[in-house]
Amino acid sequence: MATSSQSTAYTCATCGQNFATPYDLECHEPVHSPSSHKCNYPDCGMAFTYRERLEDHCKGLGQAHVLANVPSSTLAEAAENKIFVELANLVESKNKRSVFAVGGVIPITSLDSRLICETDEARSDGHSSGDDTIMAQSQKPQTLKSASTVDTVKKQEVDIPADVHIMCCDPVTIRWDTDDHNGCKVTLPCTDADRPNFEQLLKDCQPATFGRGGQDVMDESYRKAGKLDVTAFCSNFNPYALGIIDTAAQALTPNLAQQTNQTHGLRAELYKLNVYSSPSGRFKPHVDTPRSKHQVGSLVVCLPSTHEGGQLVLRHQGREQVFDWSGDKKGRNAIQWAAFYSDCEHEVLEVTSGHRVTLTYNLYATCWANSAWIDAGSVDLYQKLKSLLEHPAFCKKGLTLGYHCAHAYPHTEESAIKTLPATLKGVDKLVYECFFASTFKVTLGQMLDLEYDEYEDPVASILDINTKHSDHYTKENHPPEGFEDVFERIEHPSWGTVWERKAENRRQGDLVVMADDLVPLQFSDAGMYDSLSYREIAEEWTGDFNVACVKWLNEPSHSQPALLHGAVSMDEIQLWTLC
Ligand SMILES: O=C(O)CCC(=O)C(=O)O
Ligand SMILES: [Fe+2]
Repeated sequence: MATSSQSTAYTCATCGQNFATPYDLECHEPVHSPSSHKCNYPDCGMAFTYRERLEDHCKGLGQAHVLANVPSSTLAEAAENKIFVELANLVESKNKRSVFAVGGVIPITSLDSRLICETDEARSDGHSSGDDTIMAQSQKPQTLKSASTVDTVKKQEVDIPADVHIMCCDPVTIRWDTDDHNGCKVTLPCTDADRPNFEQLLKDCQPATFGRGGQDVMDESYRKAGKLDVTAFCSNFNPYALGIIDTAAQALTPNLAQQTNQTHGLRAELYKLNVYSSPSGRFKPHVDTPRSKHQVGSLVVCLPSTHEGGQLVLRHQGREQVFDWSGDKKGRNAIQWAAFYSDCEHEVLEVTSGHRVTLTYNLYATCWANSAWIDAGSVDLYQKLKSLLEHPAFCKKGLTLGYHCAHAYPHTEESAIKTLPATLKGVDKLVYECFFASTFKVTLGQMLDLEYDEYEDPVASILDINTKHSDHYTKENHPPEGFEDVFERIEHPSWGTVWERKAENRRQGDLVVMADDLVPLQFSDAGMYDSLSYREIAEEWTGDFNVACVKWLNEPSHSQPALLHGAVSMDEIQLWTLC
């Protein structure tokens, strides 16, 4: 081990031995303590021999862990950082519990008492269990229970008190025409007498297509199903009358911020009738192609028809929710439905017997919905934000707090930009509205993620502040005169001389290029003939950008091309945006 007499010596806290570089000290420390880098995240305390391992550990566990280990040079900084950790934890826990799908079961009225909607008759059939509190009429919707679990939503037998109003549905009649014959009709659940009509419906369905690369394609290895287009059939089924759209709206478009003076709701538009039949009826994992810029979700209504298999599996950020509508008991006498955000991956597992008949609807965000605001004060994220804002240690120097949206949006498409924030989904809407209701100035913006060399900081170079903002410099990339005091010279065992920014001068947060607003996809040939300039590129992308130091509360999960750079040169660069 090299010892050093330099003034910038690194001293071992245990034995007092000095080292020329922090790297030498790090190699020496395990002699005394095999695990010298402890994670500061509350109740974690895991120890690592090397700092890099600690960093890997934090990255694996999320932003709150990363923030908990940001070096703080003063007590005030440490107190403030503790608040960031709390906030990041809260956002993460909201995200883990956020609803991305909701569903329910509605019993069918008996064939001889065809009443639409409500009946005073108490029933013990056709009711499902769910963990959430959202209720509409007598439907109890099914929402997600916990993170990282496969939550198969199974109907449970529940004793309904005799005086409860039960939402029931009339048997569902489908009428359709074909080129060969007009006026076909079948009613589900299907009686023996109606069976031939049901068989006719199966025959009259066309093979279902799906969207791939902007085109409608037919590929039975990916999707094997029959369909009737909305123009080819009609039905007495009305999801509004049964409260399904109300329930879906409560779960998927909650309204919180009175300050925006706008409530948002959902509108459903019938799209297709589909039949997935055994053997091998299925739809492999996909996300739905949005049918309009306002589309936020899809609704699938499973009509009473007995089948096995065909579970609808939904996935969002590592969580999975399964809607299982199979089985004779459930399938024969009930309407079963699921509404979900259409950016969530989903699939229909193979149908192993019978026919799974569904009506699918597109769900669109509406403005000025006839629904009430939730009082911001009753939402724990808002309460926490408020108390953090009032905390004396918080935000002394001013800051930009960043939140990466958990759902995907077509946010670089000109017409879709106008639909935000109305089309924000789930936890994104909650976070937006809580910040809006607090004293933060909230903007929806994009960030350009610039690919760059390890020792070059393109973001900083946009502002010509290279020397102030890079954390590391190589020997060749010596900080220019006047900025040496911000850095310290380090002899790295393998890299040689490097300059590292002193802890107290390290920037807090990520320095990023941000648009002041949402920006449509741009094409640029900036720097095509000259040497590439990041500033030129960012200016082509959006005239109004700023370079901000952002303290992120979570990690990004989506990216979308925001700028296509046409310069063909050695310096060609790909730019992506993260929302
Ligand atoms: O039938 C289902 O459960 C889902 C169908 C679906 O994913 C679609 O039509 O895009
Ligand atoms: Fe789909």
